Amino acid sequence: MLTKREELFGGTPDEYLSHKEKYENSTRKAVILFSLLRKIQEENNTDLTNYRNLLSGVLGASISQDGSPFGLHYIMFMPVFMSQADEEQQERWLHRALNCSIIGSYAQTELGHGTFIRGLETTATYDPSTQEFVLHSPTLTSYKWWPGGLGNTANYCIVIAQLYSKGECHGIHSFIVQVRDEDTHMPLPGIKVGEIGVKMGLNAVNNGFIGFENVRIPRTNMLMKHAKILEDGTYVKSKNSKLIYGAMVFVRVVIVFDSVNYLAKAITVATRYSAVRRQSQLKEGEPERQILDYVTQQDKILTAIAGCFAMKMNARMLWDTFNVINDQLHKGNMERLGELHALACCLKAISTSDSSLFTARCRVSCGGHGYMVSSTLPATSALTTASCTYEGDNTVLLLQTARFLLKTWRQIDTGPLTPTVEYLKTVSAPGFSYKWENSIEGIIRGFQIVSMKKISSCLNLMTAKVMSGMSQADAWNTISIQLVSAGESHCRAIVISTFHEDMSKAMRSMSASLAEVMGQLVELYAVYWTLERLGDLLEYTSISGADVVKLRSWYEELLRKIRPNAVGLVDAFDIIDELLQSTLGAYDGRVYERLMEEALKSPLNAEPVNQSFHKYLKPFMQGKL
Ligand SMILES: CCCCC/C=C\C/C=C\C/C=C\CC/C=C/C(=O)SCCNC(=O)CCNC(=O)[C@H](O)C(C)(C)COP(=O)(O)OP(=O)(O)OC[C@H]1O[C@@H](n2cnc3c(N)ncnc32)[C@H](O)[C@@H]1OP(=O)(O)O
Ligand SMILES: Cc1cc2nc3c(=O)[nH]c(=O)nc-3n(C[C@H](O)[C@H](O)[C@H](O)COP(=O)(O)OP(=O)(O)OC[C@H]3O[C@@H](n4cnc5c(N)ncnc54)[C@H](O)[C@@H]3O)c2cc1C
Repeated sequence: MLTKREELFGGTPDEYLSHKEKYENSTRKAVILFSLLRKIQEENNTDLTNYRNLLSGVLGASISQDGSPFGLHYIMFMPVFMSQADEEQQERWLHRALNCSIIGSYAQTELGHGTFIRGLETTATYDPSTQEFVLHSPTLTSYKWWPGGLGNTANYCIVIAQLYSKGECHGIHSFIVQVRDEDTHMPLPGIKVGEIGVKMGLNAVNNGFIGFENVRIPRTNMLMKHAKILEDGTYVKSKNSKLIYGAMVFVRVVIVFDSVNYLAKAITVATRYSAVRRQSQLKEGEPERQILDYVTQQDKILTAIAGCFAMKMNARMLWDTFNVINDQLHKGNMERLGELHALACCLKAISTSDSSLFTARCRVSCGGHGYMVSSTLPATSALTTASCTYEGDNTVLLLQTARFLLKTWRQIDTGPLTPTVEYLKTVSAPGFSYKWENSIEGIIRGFQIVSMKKISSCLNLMTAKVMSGMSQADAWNTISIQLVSAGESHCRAIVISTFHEDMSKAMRSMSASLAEVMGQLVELYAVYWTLERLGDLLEYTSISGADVVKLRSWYEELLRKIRPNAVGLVDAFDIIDELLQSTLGAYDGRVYERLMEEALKSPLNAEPVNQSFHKYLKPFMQGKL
């Protein structure tokens, strides 16, 4: 009798399973895992705070690097329900979703549209004679494409469609739609549903497509917490049309936490391997050195560790900010919705792009063995690059942040600013003077000035172009590279200052030795990004060549200081081997034995001579083909 652990982590490695077997195996594992999680869920209420903890358990424990077919049920189907269904609808559906007696997905993206959601083509036309909506996919490009779990797993999904009533289009709204029979799992009439095929990664998420041929759903299947359709077809507007986007904000907040989890796995593997791997001699006749002793290796890995700690603290700040503003939204105060959206956009973009960048660095820092699937680094790299796209393409999200920043800058003199942008007032105040200094505070100030000056410059450029006769839209597009850069600079200023402030608070309750190491990580992160963004700092601050020379020495000194604690820092993530799933990163450091153990699991090693020798090779080598 297999133990739960053996059931979850034993068997043929996923990499040797077919696409279909991989899905079936991940569904088998998901059922075991989510039965356990369901017990946790039954003990907790379903408010967002508990829910996020449950969700991070789901994500953290999504035992396959390829994700899980239940992921979207937790990541979007339920959060959207909690934020957009009215009380009657929550009463009717939410407990069934929470105990997984129904499995849902979230169908927004279509073959033809992912970013521009106002351009979605799926229609939901209200028929007052039957008090139903008619869901329809008018074109191939209107087919929903990507929804996780929709291929073969989900029997319900939330569909985002253009709402028509009394001949008028009211824009996109959310609808809950049953897609498969709850007993037979057969697709319901008028529904064409399937799986989209093999992807770069996340191949257990079971992303699917769905098309509707005049499918009728009751009026009460429109999620009506915000906007409504009355029985006679009268449309009742939402207090704020952007509240329908609320779930995307929540998921972007979750993704920031998630990007930290993925990066933590990658740097745990790369750091431990770099301590085990010995290669080359520093001095003739000496034993080969641990590759972690090479400063170039420290440059790749220690900065990633610092980045992981930095983003973890920023994820917490974002979550706290989300909760504060979400409470205000529930009370009808929309004042900070735009700020929350802008903050979630830039932090999701920067956390995922940093995670993708540093994970790719971890992969190459492990040489050939880092290219083995059994190292888990290729799959983690595929995961992090996906996160730069899902829940909003990073470029598009940084443009959203830039849009908010320009709007803020236009109003800079009309009153107080909201917390995440009040630095703009400080560094632009008359009489404010600043001389670059090589200190954390000096670096933070420098990034804030860069951000402010980029935003100001973008607005001046836009104004000049419009004054010269260019349309607002063309002017926006023409300078969009600079707008993205302004969004990134704003975010980097927030990340460094949050890391410094929150870590400084945390250090007060640490031992002196631990506080010293944490302080070194904050400095490493700040100095690293200063050196990475020298161009901006040279353009907008008084940093000098002499300052840069000292910064480089400071950086190298920090790498030297942090090196002895590198393994201890990643051990602190405490990722068990079963979740790490890495021949290079296992806690016992038996890298070579594990690489060989995994290799021998290859089906190609089951017999000494593969059948292709007799069928193809031998006749070929004998000139018979
Ligand atoms: C268990 C194992 C799990 C396995 C998986 C493993 C790990 C996964 C972990 C997490 C995964 C998470 C998700 C995976 C699944 C993925 C799901 C999806 O991808 S769902 C689809 C997501 N799609 C998007 O994000 C689309 C992006 N596009 C948009 O958001 C909008 O179209 C865009 C770009 C904002 C433009 O919209 P538009 O209406 O044209 O906006 P404007 O630019 O015109 O601005 C209008 C005003 O609206 C405000 N706005 C826009 N968006 C929002 C928002 N979200 N919230 C609040 N306000 C918003 C904007 O600020 C403008 O306001 P002003 O006019 O400036 O005041
Ligand atoms: C692994 C994965 C899981 C997913 N799961 C789901 C899911 O469960 N449900 C769901 O609904 N969707 C899901 N998606 C879809 C995802 O939300 C979209 O892929 C994403 O929103 C980007 O849209 P797109 O793919 O159409 O890219 P596009 O928007 O076509 O972007 C392509 C390029 O065009 C650029 N671009 C687009 N618009 C602009 C603009 N206005 N200004 C400047 N540049 C622009 C982008 O920057 C990008 O470089 C998933 C995607 C992935 C990869």
